[in-house]
Amino acid sequence: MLLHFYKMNGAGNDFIVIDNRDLSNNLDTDTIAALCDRHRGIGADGLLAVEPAENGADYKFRYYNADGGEAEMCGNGARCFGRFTSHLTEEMPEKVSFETIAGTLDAVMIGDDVRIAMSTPKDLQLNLPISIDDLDAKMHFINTGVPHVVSFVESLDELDVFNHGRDIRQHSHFAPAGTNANFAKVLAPDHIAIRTYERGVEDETLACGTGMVACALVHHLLTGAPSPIKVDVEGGDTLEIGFEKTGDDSFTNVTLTGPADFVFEGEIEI
Ligand SMILES: N[C@H](CCC[C@H](N)C(=O)O)C(=O)O
Repeated sequence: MLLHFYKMNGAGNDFIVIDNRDLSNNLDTDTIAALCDRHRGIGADGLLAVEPAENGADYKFRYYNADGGEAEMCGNGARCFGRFTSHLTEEMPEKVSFETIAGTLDAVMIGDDVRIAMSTPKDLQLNLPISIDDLDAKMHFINTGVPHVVSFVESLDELDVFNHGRDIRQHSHFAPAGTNANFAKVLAPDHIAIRTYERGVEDETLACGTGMVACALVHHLLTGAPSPIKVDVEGGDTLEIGFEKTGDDSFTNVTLTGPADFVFEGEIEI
């Protein structure tokens, strides 16, 4: 069977996108993992499928990590989805809504960028009671649609993101779901840089949207930095996180704004 797909990326976090509104593509875990394989398949950090909405939004958005497992949400993937909807309708919609496991979200096109309204962050825990070998930094936890650990460090360049990230991702404290692991450095009061080890990719990615949001919100909680906060990612882009406070450690109107680009379109035998 021939599968028609689009290849997109959001700040270097790359995705296979399929229009599954007719629900004709029932891809299993192994098939998704094979499609995401960078040597034997198309190659991507994940796959996103557009499906019919079930609860009144414009579409349903399903996200699968490179290992084929379904995740609750994907920030960069949601921005690519927003851009992709231009292919689904004649004109580029100003705003599009889509259902995810993490909730119903909106995407708004802003010139070359796409802004998504994130789900309400939850399960915040500063200063976790755990540590990992050779990482001299406090760890904090927040769920920004998917689980994230955030550690602020003095230098990102020399950091062993793969090994520290894997140790955190696999730590028993987060079992059985696991977590993504982010390392951040403060560049200025309203500007941080981050690197992310992603659950389900099991490696560092060039950008992680929900991870950027997690790092920006923890940065606010630790320093009082006001919205918006700029975030530099490993792939070289700078994205913007907006938010409003509704209490000591609760947020609303959390947004992620940045690039979302088509790369190519193709067909592959599955
Ligand atoms: N790997 C993540 C999902 C994708 C998140 C990331 N690609 C983003 O842009 O938010 C997880 O399993 O929680």
